[in-house]
Amino acid sequence: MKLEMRGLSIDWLIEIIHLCIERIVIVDHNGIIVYIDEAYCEFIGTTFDDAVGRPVQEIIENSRMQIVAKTGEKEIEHLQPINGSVMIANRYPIFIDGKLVGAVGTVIFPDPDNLRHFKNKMSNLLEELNFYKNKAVNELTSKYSFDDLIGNSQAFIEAKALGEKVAGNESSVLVTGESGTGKELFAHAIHQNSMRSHFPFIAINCASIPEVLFESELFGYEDGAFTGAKKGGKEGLFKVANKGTVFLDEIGDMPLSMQSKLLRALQEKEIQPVGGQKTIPIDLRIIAATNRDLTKMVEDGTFRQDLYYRLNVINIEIPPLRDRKEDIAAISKKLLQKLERKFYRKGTVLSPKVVMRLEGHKWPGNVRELENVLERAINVLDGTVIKSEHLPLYIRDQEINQREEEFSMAESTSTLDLPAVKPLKVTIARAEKRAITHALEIAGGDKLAAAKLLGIGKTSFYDKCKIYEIR
Ligand SMILES: Nc1ncnc2c1ncn2[C@@H]1O[C@H](COP(=O)(O)OP(=O)(O)OP(=O)(O)O)[C@@H](O)[C@H]1O
Repeated sequence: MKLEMRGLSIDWLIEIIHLCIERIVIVDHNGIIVYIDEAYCEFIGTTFDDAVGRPVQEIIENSRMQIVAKTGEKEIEHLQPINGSVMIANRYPIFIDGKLVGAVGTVIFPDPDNLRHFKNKMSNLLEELNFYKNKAVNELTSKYSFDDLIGNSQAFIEAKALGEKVAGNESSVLVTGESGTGKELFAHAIHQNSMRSHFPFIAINCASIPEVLFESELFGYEDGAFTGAKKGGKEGLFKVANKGTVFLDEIGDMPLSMQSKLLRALQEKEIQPVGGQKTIPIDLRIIAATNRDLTKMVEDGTFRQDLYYRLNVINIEIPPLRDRKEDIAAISKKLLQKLERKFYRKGTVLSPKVVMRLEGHKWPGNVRELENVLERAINVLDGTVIKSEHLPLYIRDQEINQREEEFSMAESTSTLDLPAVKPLKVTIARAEKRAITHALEIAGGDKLAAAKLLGIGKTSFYDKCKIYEIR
């Protein structure tokens, strides 16, 4: 027996529809509107009389009611943008006596204040979600491949070929070279060319983690491991990187106490979070990098020999930029492309004289220094051609500096030709500038190490670099 709503007038049905929070539209088998409630009409800026009898897609933005009325397939919780708001739509086919006769659709249509509030909340959450999504992707994946490593000099080609050759195996790699030569770039490319490329790549700068935090950062900690520890504990970076690659940058700065713990973790292939009893198995490939002389550190007893051997299975030595001047033009071109994207420019080129000057510089800070020089140039540039005047003084003045160096060499070897007396301030400033440049060269561009060599503090060192335009 068919169920009927005996005695229920159409007014009752319409009132019931009005009481529902959802707004309703009904179409026939051809997608022609046969009913739409008043609040829905108000929201889309139409009237009942205008809407009824017309194809639904002409009246309601992004409607799919005409499709459901034809396919008989229901669509649940679809997001439907209407009037700049995203509505949640449900669409059901209507079957009478087994025959598809049309469809009924509902959209959730809270009052405008609620809607606005809901929309703001959603967009804030979406923004936050995207931010963390991007951050996680950026932090956990390698960003560069071997194609991003520019250089045609023989020494660079050899380093790159070795990197490509060993990328596919599981051995540890030690990348050595002065600061700014591209060690991290190599580590990214090796990971990207390896079987582990679908797993995380985690870069850890050993120089920037305070000694007391090393173990908890790398291995994690259990709930209540120490005062101030996060409730519920924290996963260490080694666990996060599981099955992937860990890049230990500035490994020469890892404290001795931590070196033993690292060695144990690598040998046993497991870690023990701080304050925990159980061990966690880990499967990692280690790529380490340093600008320090690890063999000397081993001799001095500041770096563990056994750890050195474990890390230095394959050594890739990246030559300093001054030893591969033929790479400067090509690297500059690549860096300019990167900078053009950052500064919304196009077609920037170097004048031939600038190329000559860049090739004549010693680059104590290597490619990073070159990048800074080009960024400065692009910032002060009006047209598209980078000329000498766009270079920092210390590069422009290299000929003067060279002459000065020759002069002071002559000064120290000849006692006969006495140099002209200059104001003491000028002489002291020149000597200071020369001492800083020299220290930077000795320290391979590492400013902290250079400051240490000179016996001055970091801040004072940076101040002086600014004064003398040393990058
Ligand atoms: N061969 C290259 N081609 C293109 N860009 C390069 C090249 N080498 C280095 N760079 C760029 O120079 C900058 C410094 O590189 P990177 O950080 O890899 O050097 P690093 O040797 O790891 O430095 P540090 O020892 O100070 O950590 C980066 O912006 C990198 O993209």
